[in-house]
Amino acid sequence: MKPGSPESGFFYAKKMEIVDIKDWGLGLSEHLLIAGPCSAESPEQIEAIAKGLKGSRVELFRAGVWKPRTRPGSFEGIGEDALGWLEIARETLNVPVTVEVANTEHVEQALKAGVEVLWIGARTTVNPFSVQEICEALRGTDIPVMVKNPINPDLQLWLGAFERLNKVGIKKLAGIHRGFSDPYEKRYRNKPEWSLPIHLKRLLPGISVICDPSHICGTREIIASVSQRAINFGLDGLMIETHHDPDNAWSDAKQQITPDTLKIIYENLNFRESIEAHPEAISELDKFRQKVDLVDTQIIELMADRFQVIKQIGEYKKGHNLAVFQPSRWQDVMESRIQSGVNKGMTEKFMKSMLFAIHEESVKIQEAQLKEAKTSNKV
Ligand SMILES: C=C(O[C@@H]1C=C(C(=O)O)C=C[C@H]1O)C(=O)O
Repeated sequence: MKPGSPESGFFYAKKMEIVDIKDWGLGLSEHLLIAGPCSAESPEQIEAIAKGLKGSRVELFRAGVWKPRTRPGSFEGIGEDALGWLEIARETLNVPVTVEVANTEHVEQALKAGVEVLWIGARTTVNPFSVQEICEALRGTDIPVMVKNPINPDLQLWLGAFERLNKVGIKKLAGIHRGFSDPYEKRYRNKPEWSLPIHLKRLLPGISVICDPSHICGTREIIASVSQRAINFGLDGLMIETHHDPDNAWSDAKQQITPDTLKIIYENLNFRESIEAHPEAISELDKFRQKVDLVDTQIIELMADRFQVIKQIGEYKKGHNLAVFQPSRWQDVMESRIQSGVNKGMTEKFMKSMLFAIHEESVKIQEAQLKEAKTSNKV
């Protein structure tokens, strides 16, 4: 099976026509900045935030109207009435607006109110029934839809939502990386997994992925650094929750920032130059890249050699009925290799994850050998 073929599943996505954010007809540009409150609370609140955002780079105003809360009893959004208040933001800032939709009723009301862009939340992306319901309500329209990653780091599920939307004719699509739920994670509210948006962009050429640092961070202090990381990883914009009085916000108070803070964060972001605009850099980098290619080839050859020896050990274990996993040997391998790697300037974290991946593969190979022995014994 060829990697990247339909049979390999994980790395495969059907070709789909995707309209670039710049061509959504809404005046949105590269490095899209989306800002606005977690929830629309009152017309006065929308006005205060929109006025505060004047002079910022905001191109799309966000506001939650229906809020999916973890437990009942918290503020669940104003609902349809708040859709009318968004006109204040449109007029004040001369920008389109976006809201989250989670079912047919939301879609119908948002479309009726002239909302320009919709987004599907992480708790909805996770459920194909809900995504399909939204798709049916959108059939026949060409409204842009942004899809947040599902709460668990499941690329297939995220991809599935885009495929469903595309099937009903929605081509103006973008992703939003808002991090993933992890009960052991202490630093972030939702841990970022930068490799996922990168995979998504590779699978769906032309898709833009926006980062939502507010939901990744959960606390305003680290929004600036996560925003910069998103830019460093090549994400296409930021969606940052903004409130004129964050501490008294009705939802997500800790993670919202004032419009003034947003301006400061945005001004201090370092947007790197796109390499396509620098042909001389490509040829300069090519010199190093040839070396990288060579080293990678050597790594692969050495890795293949290691797995050959692993197979010989596997044969021995098969002949002597020995367990595949050998904890004390593995402990020694880990400790000595981590130490060697650290001595050479690599991080312990990197060494550990690389060694775990290698060990997992070794164990898999030997397990297959032992399984083979068992089945052939039966015959
Ligand atoms: C290769 C072996 O089998 C397993 C794989 C190991 C490895 O990849 O280095 C180490 C110990 C075992 O858990 C072995 O027993 O030496």
